[in-house]
Amino acid sequence: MRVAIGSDHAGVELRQEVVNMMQEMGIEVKDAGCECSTSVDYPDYAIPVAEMVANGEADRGILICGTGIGMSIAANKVKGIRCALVHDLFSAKATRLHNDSNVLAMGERIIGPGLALEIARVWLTTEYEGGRHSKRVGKISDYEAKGTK
Ligand SMILES: O=C(CO)[C@H](O)[C@H](O)[C@H](O)COP(=O)(O)O
Repeated sequence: MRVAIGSDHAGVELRQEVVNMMQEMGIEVKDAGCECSTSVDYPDYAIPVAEMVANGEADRGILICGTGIGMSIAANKVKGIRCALVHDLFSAKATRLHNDSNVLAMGERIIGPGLALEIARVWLTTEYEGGRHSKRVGKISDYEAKGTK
């Protein structure tokens, strides 16, 4: 699996821990930064990572900022992206099983690294269930395909 990852300045430390864990899991990591000790803007990292997933350069994406909210809002603007903001293990599993989420967002200012790493691990290793969920995910894709005015 190839996973693109990005963070703003508020997510740098957790990003590094997630990168280390993914490398230990044998995952190919595409790290989009930031390389920052100063303040940066989360859309500058969310959109490139989401685009890498949308265009097939990466199979999944992980985005980290202070809350994960800004990252998830920005990533979900990219066509084909289903970004889930997750801070608990139940949702980490459910969003893969039910939503086929292809980007995970987390907030370094919300949860500690122990839980965050476990969330990432569960999210990375849970397969989409399909079945009844395909119709629902399909309705989102259909709406997106129509374009917005
Ligand atoms: O976008 C966010 C909130 O939705 C992120 O948490 C950012 O990391 C946060 O806004 C950055 O805040 P800062 O005060 O500029 O460090």
